[in-house]
Amino acid sequence: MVFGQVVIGPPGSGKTTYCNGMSQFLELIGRKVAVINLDPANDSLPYECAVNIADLVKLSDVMAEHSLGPNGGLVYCMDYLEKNIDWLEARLKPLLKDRYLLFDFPGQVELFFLHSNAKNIIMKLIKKLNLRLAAVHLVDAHLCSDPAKYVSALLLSLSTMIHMELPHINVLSKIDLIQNYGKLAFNLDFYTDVEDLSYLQNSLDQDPRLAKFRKLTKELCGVIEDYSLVSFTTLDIQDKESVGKLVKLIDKTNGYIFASIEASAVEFSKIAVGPVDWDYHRYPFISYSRILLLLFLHFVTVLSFCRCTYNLHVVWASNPLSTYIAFC
Ligand SMILES: Nc1nc2c(ncn2[C@@H]2O[C@H](COP(=O)(O)OP(=O)(O)OP(=O)(O)O)[C@@H](O)[C@H]2O)c(=O)[nH]1
Repeated sequence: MVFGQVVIGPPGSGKTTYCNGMSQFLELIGRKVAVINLDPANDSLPYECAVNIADLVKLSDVMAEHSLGPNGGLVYCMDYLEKNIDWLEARLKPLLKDRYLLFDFPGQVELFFLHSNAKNIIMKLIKKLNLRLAAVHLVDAHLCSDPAKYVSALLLSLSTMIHMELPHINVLSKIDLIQNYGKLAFNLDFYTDVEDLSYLQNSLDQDPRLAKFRKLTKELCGVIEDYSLVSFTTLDIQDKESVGKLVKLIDKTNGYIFASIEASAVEFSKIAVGPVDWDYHRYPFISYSRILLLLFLHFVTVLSFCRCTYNLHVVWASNPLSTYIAFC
């Protein structure tokens, strides 16, 4: 069995940087990795790719030859790749012996929730080459700084999950930059766990520009909550702990951790339901004022306990029976 990741997400969400960082990390932990560039708009690649779609079709040629814009050109390229899937299969076959595959896809989001070419390509590869792939959907974390943008990120993630029908992980990328966009309205957990969107609606209601969309936003939030499928993990690609945490999650999602286990279903389920790692990126979002408040409450509790013990001791000496009854 061959394992890997399908890296998708809107333009600029960090897919190419992710493939570069992830391949370096996986190689450091001893896996042989092959990065497959399926983005015909990727001119300069930071990683060494094992297969490059540019050897089959170039976006600039397609745009010039068929008088298409970049979006139409990309749809054409995916269509062309689907029709020439044998070309891709032939190049992937030598890698199947020992490689972990990272597929770098284009950023045009309509390819992953509207058109079927990209999905067909992935499904054909999975079937023919017996691949175990997980979709890693990157969304720029700065979208959390604006409630309306966050709702659209949720909708995009949900539509992509439903359309792609792959084991799926949504990632808030560039989490190291989120503080540059000002203080978030809620703790980071709120945005990653997607638990109660009514708070978000309240926040949206404060904005007079969005007043006329109130009902629409409410309905959209209702759809997201009804499906109850979307949640996020966080990523700073430059931080090895953050990448390591994500690798563990992906290994569970695409089944990599089960590959070397020859055991009963009980052993498999033990690993599958194992503890989720602490998302340490959330830690800095516990504000200092809360820490001070907690310390103060702790101090007051200890003080009251000492006083109570001292008073009990004094009263006990004068009237042990009534003290015992009061204590009980
Ligand atoms: N600070 C920070 N910057 C990041 C991170 N990931 C990506 N970037 C930056 O984000 C920018 C866009 O990254 P790309 O990897 O080109 O994004 P992409 O999704 O491949 O973009 P397209 O190919 O246009 O779809 C680059 O300047 C990266 O250096 C991250 O985790 N932290």
